[in-house]
Amino acid sequence: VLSRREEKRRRNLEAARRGCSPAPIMPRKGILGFGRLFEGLRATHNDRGPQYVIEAMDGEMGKDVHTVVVPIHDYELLVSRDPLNIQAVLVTQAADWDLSEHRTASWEPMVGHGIFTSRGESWKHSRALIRPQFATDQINDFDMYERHAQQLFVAIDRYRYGPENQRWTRAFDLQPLFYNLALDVMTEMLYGYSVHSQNPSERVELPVIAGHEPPDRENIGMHMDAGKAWIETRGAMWKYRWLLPSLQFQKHCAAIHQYAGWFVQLRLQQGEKYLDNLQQQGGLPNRDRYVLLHELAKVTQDPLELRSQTLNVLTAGRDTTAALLGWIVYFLARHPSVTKKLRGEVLYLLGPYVPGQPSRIEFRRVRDSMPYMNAVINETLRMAPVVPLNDRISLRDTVLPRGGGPKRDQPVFVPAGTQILIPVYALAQRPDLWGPDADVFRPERWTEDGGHKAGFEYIPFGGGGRQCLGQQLARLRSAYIIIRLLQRYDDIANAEMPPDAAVRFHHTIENRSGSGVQVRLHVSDCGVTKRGVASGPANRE
Ligand code: HEM
Repeated sequence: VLSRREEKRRRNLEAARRGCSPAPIMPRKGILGFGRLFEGLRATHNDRGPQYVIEAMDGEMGKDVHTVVVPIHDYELLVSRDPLNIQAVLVTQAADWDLSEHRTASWEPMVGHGIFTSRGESWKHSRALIRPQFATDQINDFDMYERHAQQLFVAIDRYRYGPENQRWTRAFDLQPLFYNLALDVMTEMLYGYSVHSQNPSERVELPVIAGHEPPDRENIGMHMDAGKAWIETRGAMWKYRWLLPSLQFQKHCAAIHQYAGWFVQLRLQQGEKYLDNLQQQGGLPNRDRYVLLHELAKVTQDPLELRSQTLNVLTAGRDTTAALLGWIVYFLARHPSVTKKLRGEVLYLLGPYVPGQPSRIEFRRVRDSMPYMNAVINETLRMAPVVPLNDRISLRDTVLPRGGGPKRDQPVFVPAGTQILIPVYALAQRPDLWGPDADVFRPERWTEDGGHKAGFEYIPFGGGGRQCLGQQLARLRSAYIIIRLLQRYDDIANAEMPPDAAVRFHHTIENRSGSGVQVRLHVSDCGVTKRGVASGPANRE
């Protein structure tokens, strides 16, 4: 083991040998150098964590400094908003980097060891197990989305009052309904049984498993939200996370384990009959459904692995999709011309909403024939990335291609064990890469003049070997719901007070709007029958 001085000398020699120059260092701040940590925590608490990175870099170092060392107490954090460096970390030199241990340690008590939390060989095993599951078109189950879209409409209709033909909803927050929808869709996709948080009356009765308490469908969403909030704070505290008492966190984790473990138990007991039984109980309309747990159990029978892998995917896929949906409507409500144009594309391609009729939406049409829909999704993820901050840790001494020396164009030496913060939002807001209107929501930037060809300045789904497995699923799922919304509602009014309040990035792992998605929706002609406003199956009885 080298002394501090020896290690410093070794690093200097190694940097010189590799032709590197040091990156600029941000001035230390606060008592014992903890100032930056507290500033960051405060900014996150005030729903402006991603913006703080830009403010600190621009303000302290200058707009043309994109890679910087941030000293915090006794460690040095590296921050880079340089696409070339991010490409090195995620792709060209990915072997030198992995998830930081504090990230895996923060997550594992809740979701166990799986694709999202593991490193090295263990991650390769998880990826090999989970990836083929996403290769099948079956997971784009549009019938399932339609059922949940109808449940969403039922929930939205609760915000309408007055005469039977009242077209406008009152002002309400749409965001929680998207979180319900995403939880319902994900639990159905993963376990076959939706929790039906949107409309609990839709829940089917669960079979009895001797010696196992039934899962708490009522509160699973709450446990996941609360558990995630703990993880976010523990993650931000980094190696000082032990300072946070965690009895409450353990309770949420136990409830989540019990929930997922129950379905695993059921699948292991019922074997191949799982889907048949599920269909008979009314959980699924037919047995030809894709259920991740069922498919995984054909490959492994290890209950802990099944529980952990499904929880890993649930965590990765639920809130991210919900937040994206929320942000899309958030921006549509503030940009009526975009809404009009997008609705035009939807109606031109797919026609109006016809109550009780199938949606006619096809997977390929959404993917290939809706350029403006794709532009709106891209732009939403640029202006409000659902994962606005990511990180990695260097496994060995390595080099970043740029950022050192007086002109910031020299390679930078990175010693083993260095944590790098990847500020996804800051990368997507650089005016020199995106133009002077980088801070403006303008989907046209993705379509006009051949469209912006984004490189590593645009990484809402990560990049390289650990890129999001659910990217296509998330895009299609979101597009489906937005299509149905725009068919059924012809106007989305911003109901936030004041209407021009600053955007708030509420960052609990995923980034959702801190002020919710306050809107009023206007039911279109097609959503109205002679007898009143048509709604989902539950209201049609
Ligand atoms: C808007 C929606 C989504 C966004 C923005 C998003 C974003 C991301 C990002 C940034 C990563 C990489 C994390 C890293 O580099 O450490 C990731 C990984 C992952 N995502 Fe997503 N995701 C979304 C939806 C989904 C959905 C719907 C699923 C599955 C149903 C999913 C499954 C996964 C999985 C399994 C990984 C881990 C991949 C690995 O480590 O090998 N994601 N996602």
